[in-house]
Order: sequence, then C-alpha cells, then structure tokens
Amino acid sequence: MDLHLDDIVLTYPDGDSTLTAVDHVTLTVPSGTTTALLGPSGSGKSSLLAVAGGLTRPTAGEVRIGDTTVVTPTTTLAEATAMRLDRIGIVFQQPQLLASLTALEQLELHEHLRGRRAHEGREEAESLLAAVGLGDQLHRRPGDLSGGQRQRVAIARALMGSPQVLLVDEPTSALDHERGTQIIELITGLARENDAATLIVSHDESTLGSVDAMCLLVDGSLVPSSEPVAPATRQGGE
Ligand SMILES: Nc1ncnc2c1ncn2[C@@H]1O[C@H](COP(=O)(O)OP(=O)(O)OP(=O)(O)O)[C@@H](O)[C@H]1O
Repeated sequence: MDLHLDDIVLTYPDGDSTLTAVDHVTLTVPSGTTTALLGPSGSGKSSLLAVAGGLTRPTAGEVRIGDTTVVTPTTTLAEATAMRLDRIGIVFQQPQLLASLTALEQLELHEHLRGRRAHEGREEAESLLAAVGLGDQLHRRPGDLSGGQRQRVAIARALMGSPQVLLVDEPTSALDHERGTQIIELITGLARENDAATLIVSHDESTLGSVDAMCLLVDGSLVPSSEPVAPATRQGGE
C-alpha cells in the first residue's frame, strides 16, 4: 500500500512563538519503492519521518496508508503505537540493539512486543537475517558484530511482520561509502521484495544510486523542482 503524507505541518513551541519544522509537505511513496529525503541539517527531515511513523503528532495534515488514515493531529499515543506495531517498521540512525541479546533474539523480542510468542516469529526472523546476509550470525550479540552488521540486524528487525511502510533515518552515517551504498541497496531490494513503501532520510546523496526517487527538504518545505525525481544515476536506465 502507498504511503501518503497529506499537507503535513509540524510546529514546536519556541519561547513565546513557534518554530515551523515541517511546512505543508505533501508526498506519496508508492508501495514497493524507496524515496530518499535529503536536505541540510535542521531542514525537518527527522521531524517529517517522526510524523510519518506516528512518533510525533502533526500540527495539521494527515498520514494515510492506502485508503486508511493512520495519523492526524488528534491521534492518541495508544492509537499511534498500535498502528506502528501493525503497519510500520522503523530503522533509527543507531541500530538500538540490546547488548545481551543475540541477533535472533533481537527480532524475537520485537515479535513479543507485537503480541506474538517469541518462537512464533522464529522462522521469519531466521529468514530475514539470512536475507540481510547474517544467516550464519544468528547467535552473535551486538558486541561481536561490525557496525554494518548491527545496522543489518536493525533492518531485519524492522521488516518483521511484513510492515506496509518502512521508515529509515540516516542508516549509513556510521558507515564508509562502500558499506553505506550496500546498506541502501539492501533496503531498496528488501522494500521491493516485501512491497513496503520506504522512506529513507539521508545526508549522503552519493550512496543513493539504488533508490527510486529523491526529494529535497529545505526549511521544512519540499523544494518544488525536487519533488520525487529519479536519482541521476538511474535516469535513462531500466
Ligand atoms: N523536539 C523539538 N523541540 C523543538 N524544536 C525541535 C525539536 N526537534 C527538532 N526541532 C527543530 O526543528 C527543526 C527541524 O529539525 P529536524 O531534526 O527535523 O531536522 P533534520 O533535517 O532532521 O536535521 P539533521 O539532519 O541535523 O538531523 C530544527 O530547527 C530543530 O532545531
């Protein structure tokens, strides 16, 4: 199902006035495709991603998945949490893994939080860890994995339960160019296979050759000429 951000506004209190972090953004990410959201520091990328994932309520506008409205200015915390567990996978800038759990257990814990018994998700967890190239590292803890491998565990965890939407915040900031490019290629491939509408926040355009579209956010607004365009490296291809 497609992800729709409809006329999203997000303001934060700023002394006696307000700061507009997201300013009337409208964006659609089609199912099975990946859109990268670029922009300078402070342009509102993480704020927009937080609204898309129901982590922050918008001041105005709404988020829809397919025909279903999932986030509005009046969505409650409980509604947003239930919606997120049901429909959305999130990969944060830092993998946010628990030091004492193995790669497999990180994914099983996620299933437990979604209300399933841990072992019910074991087969899916093993298959996702294999899909991210960690089929032989199932029983390793984060301390025994590289930065890129930890980020792969976080990506596999976000895909548990086949979410309709995958949101990814700066997944490559701790990685070198080659590993960063590989992680983005992995995400775009998995988004396609899993039919997930995927939005990736990034600073680094050079790693984004495999994404389907790119948007530029400046001062909270989408720059009109950048509204989803295919990345330069793929123009004329395929
Ligand atoms: N919780 C908050 N309270 C007040 N202002 C905030 C809050 N979070 C973000 N802001 C402000 O909103 C604006 C957008 O911030 P945001 O983190 O979304 O930008 P960004 O593009 O993700 O930046 P970066 O690339 O540095 O992570 C900035 O001016 C920031 O200072």
